[in-house]
Amino acid sequence: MAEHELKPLRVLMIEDSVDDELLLRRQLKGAGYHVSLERVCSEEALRTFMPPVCWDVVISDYKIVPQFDGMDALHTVREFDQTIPFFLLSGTVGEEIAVEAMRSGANDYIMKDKSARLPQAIERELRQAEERRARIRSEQQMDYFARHDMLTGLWNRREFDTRLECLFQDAKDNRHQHILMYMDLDQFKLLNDTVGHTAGDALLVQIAEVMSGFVIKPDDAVARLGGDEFGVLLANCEMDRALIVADEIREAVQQYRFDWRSQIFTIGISIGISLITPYSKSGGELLAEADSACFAAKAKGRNQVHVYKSDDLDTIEKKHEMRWVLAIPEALRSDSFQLYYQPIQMIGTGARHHGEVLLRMLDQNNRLIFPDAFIPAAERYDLMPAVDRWVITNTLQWVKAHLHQLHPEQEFSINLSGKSFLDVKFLHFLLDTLDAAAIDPKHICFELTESAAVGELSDAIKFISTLRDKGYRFSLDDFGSGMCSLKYLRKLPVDYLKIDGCFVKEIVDDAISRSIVASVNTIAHAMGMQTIAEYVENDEILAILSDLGVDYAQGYVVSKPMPLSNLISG
Ligand SMILES: Nc1nc2c(ncn2[C@@H]2O[C@H](COP(=O)(O)OP(=O)(O)OP(=O)(O)O)[C@@H](O)[C@H]2O)c(=O)[nH]1
Repeated sequence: MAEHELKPLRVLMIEDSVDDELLLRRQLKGAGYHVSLERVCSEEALRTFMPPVCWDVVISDYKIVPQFDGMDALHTVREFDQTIPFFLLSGTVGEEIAVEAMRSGANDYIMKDKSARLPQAIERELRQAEERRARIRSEQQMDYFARHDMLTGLWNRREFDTRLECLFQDAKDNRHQHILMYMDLDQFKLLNDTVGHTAGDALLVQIAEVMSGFVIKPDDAVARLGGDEFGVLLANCEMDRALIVADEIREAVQQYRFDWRSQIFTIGISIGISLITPYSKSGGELLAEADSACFAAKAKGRNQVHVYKSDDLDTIEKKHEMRWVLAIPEALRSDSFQLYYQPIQMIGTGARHHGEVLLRMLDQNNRLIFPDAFIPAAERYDLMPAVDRWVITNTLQWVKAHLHQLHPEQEFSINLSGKSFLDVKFLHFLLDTLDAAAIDPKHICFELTESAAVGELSDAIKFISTLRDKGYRFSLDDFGSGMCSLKYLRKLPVDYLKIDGCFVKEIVDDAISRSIVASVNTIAHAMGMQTIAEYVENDEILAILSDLGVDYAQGYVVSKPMPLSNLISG
């Protein structure tokens, strides 16, 4: 066989006999191998030849020197490498040792007088070793994926929870004290929305690097907990040091200059800290504390560090919110929401064929809960689209079932949250549900808040136009609360303008409120919209609205909200 046709084979031989080495070299060459071989005959030498040197196979004699035999060699090799094929090649040992060697991790045992079968065994074991290595590589890769965040390379939420659990347990068992930090970038959405998701991703990666610089001890950890949220664990750390580290992280993030296509951006970070002590209740509770503290840091104006305190008012509010986060999906599942209806009166004629659909929740004791209790939490935790879907589905079902009992011009206003109408999937859902209900569009109006519509003007216009083309009407809610929106108003193709109740309420005593209502009314009419005044609480307000020429009134003087079903029974 020509030299270049030989297969390379790196052999580490553990053998005291030079003759046996020559024999092996000859035999392997005869079997088609180009052999690079190193022979050692002591544990010390063996250790120096194990990694970082790479071998394909280890072939060991059994009786090497009195104080070092084949079994010792096997154990030493396995200390370094679990997968390399190890052969015991000996003329002296019996079956018992052979079995023990195989049990201890040898791949084969070959008698010297039967060494002709060695090349075949090497071939087989090389193949199997490669398979073992590939399996280990893929297991390691899976393990990496399971424990790391793919974008930043930091630990992921799952690994963070595991490590937090270990520190929690350690605090309990050994009365140690550790630190948990929960961090959330400030106004990250703004960067995402203005420069794009790819820029947002790049910033997250770079901020992750900045944070990694602060986590240096082996038991410390930094993780990306999701979105723009990060967690840090500092083992055996006092609060004084934690405050210093947290402020250094905050400062480093704030000082960081993010360069995206030659534009420079800066970002802040809000940090909540909680102390892991022997008295902590659970990892989950600690995380909720740190999250609450982070929320409190945001509430204090962002780019702040806040330490969790159990009597922290902001935190308690947040906890309160967290209750709703569980209660809302449960209410959706168990149909514990109820539809209410508040009539809107045409001021000129007194007709009441228009009204707003409102939402109430029934708690476990059948007490009625008003939306201002749960809507802020639903908005913050992305539950509004689900709530909106429930309202739409149930309102349309009810209207379809009772339309024959209603006034021919009856109109229902359904509220839509900003999160919903900006979601393309939601528009598809809405169109499908409206098609399926097949209700004459003149009966349905959708209410959007001024701030949501102006905040995402072009998406809002697209959404409104799609539905208006089909005949559905639109109402702009809370108009006036933003006041910056007058210049956008002409771009929004809506049918009704609801004048913010805070001006309407004051209309009797406050001349400025009265002139704001008058101006909004005039502008709306000039744009071909009709006006609805909210919070019309008494006849005096109603009379002034009538003088000003406002078209509709909604409020206690007209009617309090009532169950939707009262519309046909009452
Ligand atoms: N680029 C990028 N954005 C993400 C990723 N995951 C979540 N987001 C976005 O991150 C933003 C998180 O925003 P929030 O934390 O809710 O709000 P914020 O703008 O940071 O405002 P505050 O937290 O109140 O200061 C949202 O716009 C998400 O869509 C991601 O993997 N990459």
